[in-house]
Amino acid sequence: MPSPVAHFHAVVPAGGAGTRLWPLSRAGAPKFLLDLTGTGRTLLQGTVDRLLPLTGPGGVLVVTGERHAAAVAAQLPELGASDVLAEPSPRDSMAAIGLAAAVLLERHGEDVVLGSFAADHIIDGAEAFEQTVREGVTAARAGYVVTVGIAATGPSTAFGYVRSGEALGVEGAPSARHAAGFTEKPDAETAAAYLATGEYRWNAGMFLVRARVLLDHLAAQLPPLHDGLREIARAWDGPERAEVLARVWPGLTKIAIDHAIAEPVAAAGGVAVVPGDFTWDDVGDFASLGSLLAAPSAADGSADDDGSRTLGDDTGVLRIDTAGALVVGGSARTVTVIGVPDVVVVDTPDALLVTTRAHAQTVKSAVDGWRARGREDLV
Ligand SMILES: Nc1nc2c(ncn2[C@@H]2O[C@H](COP(=O)(O)OP(=O)(O)O[C@H]3O[C@H](CO)[C@@H](O)[C@H](O)[C@@H]3O)[C@@H](O)[C@H]2O)c(=O)[nH]1
Repeated sequence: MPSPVAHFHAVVPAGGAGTRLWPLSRAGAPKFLLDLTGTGRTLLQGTVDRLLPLTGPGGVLVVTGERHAAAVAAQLPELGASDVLAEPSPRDSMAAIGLAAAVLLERHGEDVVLGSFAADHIIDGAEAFEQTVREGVTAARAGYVVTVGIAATGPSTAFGYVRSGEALGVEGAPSARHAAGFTEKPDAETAAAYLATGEYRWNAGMFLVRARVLLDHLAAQLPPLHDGLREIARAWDGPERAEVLARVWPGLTKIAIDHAIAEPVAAAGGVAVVPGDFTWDDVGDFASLGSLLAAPSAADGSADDDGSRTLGDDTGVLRIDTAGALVVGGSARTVTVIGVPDVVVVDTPDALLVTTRAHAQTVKSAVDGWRARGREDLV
């Protein structure tokens, strides 16, 4: 068991809907509340399991929508009531993480270093993760906004790209480098050009920074958002929280932390990057989910792995000659797939999805399509 990192608090913004995983993921049951690995732990639980040993008890703060706060608390009985911050409405990741930073500053003072970690990622390699966090916190103490860089395996347009520059030279953080640039979700051509240089890594969506430093950057970049969050944080643990939230929250600027802080601060030389040499996946769609699921064991008689997978209880799923297929059973009926390679079949009690791995990114348009037909009950 690793020893906790002094003054380190983890923040878990849990707000994304995960529309590319519809109909598994719904507005009422977003991706982070689901067990997508078949391990019996949801993505949110896995995230907190990974962080608590590094922060120690009471060191993890989850920021989520009011609608999901009760489910989050129920999944995480190890957290205290004040460790779940409920937002009245989604205002994007800067408001969520900024609120946590401001509340941590009020509660614990100037020494707090926060690490923000998405609620819906899969990470394998606890030791490498711990090493990255320790180095990241050390670099953050020196005043940097620290990102974690993942070795890019393709020109994805779903991620931010961070360019590694000179070594940072901070004692205790030997692998930290200056970020010579940060670009949030470049277009395909730019992403390919970045990849070709060999100097860029994907931004893992993790930020380590002193709470005070983050808020000072926010004050410089977006003063109204900073002031609103500070006002809310001052009232958070007192009797005026509801009144201040109702008055201030709806007017907060809706912006991602990547645009609000990472891009401008990197341009000014204030961002560092530590490599994340652990297995990382943001489980963005069914293609990546299919690739993540473990091969069936030889004991199942499936030693010849054809890349096809079943998620969850496979007693009701029969796959025959379906190389590369992903089948998710979940309703009372059985599912049989024969002779359709690379197909994705997701069966739930009220919605059935049939698509292909190649169309995995397009699944989010199903949510738009059903919504346009007035079927809010399905999304
Ligand atoms: N509480 C709360 N959380 C939110 C909100 N909006 C987003 N989040 C949370 O903030 C994190 C990142 O937000 P996303 O909107 O999912 O970001 P992304 O498109 O995946 O991009 C980010 O992550 C990539 C890695 O997965 C990065 O590569 C990219 O640069 C960026 O940081 C996730 O944990 C998400 O749940 C919100 O309104 N409220």
